Amino acid sequence: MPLAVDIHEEQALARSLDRRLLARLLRYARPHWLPITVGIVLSLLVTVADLARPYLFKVAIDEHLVVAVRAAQGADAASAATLREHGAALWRLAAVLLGLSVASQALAYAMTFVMQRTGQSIVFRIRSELFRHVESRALAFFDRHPAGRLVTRLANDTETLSEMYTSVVVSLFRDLFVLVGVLVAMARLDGPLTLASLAWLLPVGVATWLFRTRARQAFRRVRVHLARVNAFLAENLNGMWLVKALSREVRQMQRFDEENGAYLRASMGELSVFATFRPAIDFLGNAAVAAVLWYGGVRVAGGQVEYGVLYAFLSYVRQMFQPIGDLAEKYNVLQAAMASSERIFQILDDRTAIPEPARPAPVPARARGHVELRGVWFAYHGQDWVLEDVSIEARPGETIGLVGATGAGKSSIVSLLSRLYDVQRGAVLLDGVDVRDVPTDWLRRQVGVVLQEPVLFSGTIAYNIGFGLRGDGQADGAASPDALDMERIRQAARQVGADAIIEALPGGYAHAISERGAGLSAGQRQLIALARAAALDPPVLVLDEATASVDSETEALVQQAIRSMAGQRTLIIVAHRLATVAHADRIVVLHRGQVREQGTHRELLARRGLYYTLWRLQSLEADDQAAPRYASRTAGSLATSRAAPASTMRPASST
Ligand SMILES: Nc1ncnc2c1ncn2[C@@H]1O[C@H](COP(=O)(O)OP(=O)(O)OP(=O)(O)O)[C@@H](O)[C@H]1O
Repeated sequence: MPLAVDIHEEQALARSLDRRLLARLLRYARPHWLPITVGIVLSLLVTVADLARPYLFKVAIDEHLVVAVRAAQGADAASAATLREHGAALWRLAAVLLGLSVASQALAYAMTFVMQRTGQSIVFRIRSELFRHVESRALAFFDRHPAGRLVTRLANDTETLSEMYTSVVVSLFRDLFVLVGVLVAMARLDGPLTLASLAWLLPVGVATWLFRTRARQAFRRVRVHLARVNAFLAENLNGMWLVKALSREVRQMQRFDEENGAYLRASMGELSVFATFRPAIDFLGNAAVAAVLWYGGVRVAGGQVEYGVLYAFLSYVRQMFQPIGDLAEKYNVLQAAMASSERIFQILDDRTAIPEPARPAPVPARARGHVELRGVWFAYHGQDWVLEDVSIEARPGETIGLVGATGAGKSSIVSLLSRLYDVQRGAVLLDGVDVRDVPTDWLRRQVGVVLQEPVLFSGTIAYNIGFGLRGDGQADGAASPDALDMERIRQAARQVGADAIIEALPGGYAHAISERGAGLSAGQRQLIALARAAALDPPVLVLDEATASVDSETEALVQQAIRSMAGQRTLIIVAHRLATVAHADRIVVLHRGQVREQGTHRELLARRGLYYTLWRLQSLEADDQAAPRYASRTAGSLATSRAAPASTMRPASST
């Protein structure tokens, strides 16, 4: 993961509350309008119950307690009757208060449940949409978004959103109702005391504004430094081999300490912003209570308001400051959610896809396997041509070898054959039909690909071999292909000579392999990948450096497996090592995105061109070393070949 890119991304994205984003997030809530309405009504009821309590206290004090106290001072029969009457009324009020409290708790539970459930459902939908979107993108999308970043989007960022929906949105309405309700209740009780209470909202506003500005900066700093730490970790863990090989452990440790220290300082900065806000608001809240107590006391003494009103005001001021004090935490969650949603939407807005044909050409169940690249020009970016006017043909049943130095464009051709990318000029044809005119899933079933680093999933060997077969779609994605598939799996393994090796593993075909096939040798992984291709039995099979990372003994097995598959299907073999493709019906020599030579092994040797030079170099290496590999010397050899006579440089179409 490139350090600079991630930090740049964080800097660009760690921005504050954005109305546009918020509106888009709320759009996801639209289908859930019913439970949300229920939640809002419940929160309104909870607020009414909460606001009723101080008012009931006011009634108890002013209409019963004060009168009862006065009655208690008298000694006549009327006083005793009044005392009894008010005593009974106080009992009733106490019962109502208790009932209200129970109702308020029950309603609050129902409200939290409904809103949390809705929040989780919304995030569930976003996560599903994200995965479906990612899965249906073209390969170019994955060039731009590395796997690690996508995992973070799917796991962490959606989790942050979930927190926003469940903790912020849930309490948002309640807080709003409380503030409005308190205001209305206070205004109805006493105007001057209401103004005395509201005056404190001015310093609260200033404190909140200051907090917002400082919190935004602190938040941005934390995100940037966290991104640096993450990027540093990812780079170093991926490149641990190099760190150790060059004994850079101490230096890297120091660099990590620097990054980690900067992150700690940024976090402490953020902490201090948050740690000062709550006490500041609490202080202002207490000051407001004190002011109301003093001013209310003056008004009570002057006979302008009753005791109960003052008591109710003290409660309302406390209730008013409660949501304001919680603001900091909510703001933090909201900030994180904005950053996360921006990144999620960035992924959702990247719509790079391989378009399906509007009117697909009719296709047979199985192609004949006639593959052709006709005048193909291809670039991953703009005009940086990776392939220039490349023409290659493979007739059904032929074996074609593709050779050339690193970066010559061999793997790019492999990607074009199964239409993982689209060409800019020219065409890739299967059985004479442009691959852009046939359904993509049909095309991909016709063209099997085995890569140098085979892709294996966690599961059993049988599951991995039968991955493309019917049975693999079983609900749990687990390793239990049905009997029919199992027979095909065994047959495929026998065909590529992997049967004995698989049976030797504990559990045989049921042997569980961990992620990416860790625990298996490179050769074993390669044989499983070959067996998977054999099980699917595609009319075109492409092997991209399938024997490059296996030992000589396994290579012999793999070569045998490849030979067993030749003839019955079109085989395209990409290889660095020329001996691997010497038996091919035709060998295509690529150089810098162009076809330089084409012909059989004998024809190409007789030409004394680029292929001949490479062959000689590899033969020399084979003589020199036990394990002949020419890759390390390829660049040099091709530099030499660039000075070769013009006759060897003719494009493919003319050979
Ligand atoms: N996903 C990609 N995005 C951008 N450029 C790419 C991408 N993949 C390959 N390239 C570039 O395209 C050129 C051809 O690469 P390609 O992988 O096709 O060569 P190759 O002959 O298969 O090399 P190797 O033998 O090393 O696998 C190279 O210059 C490479 O940097």
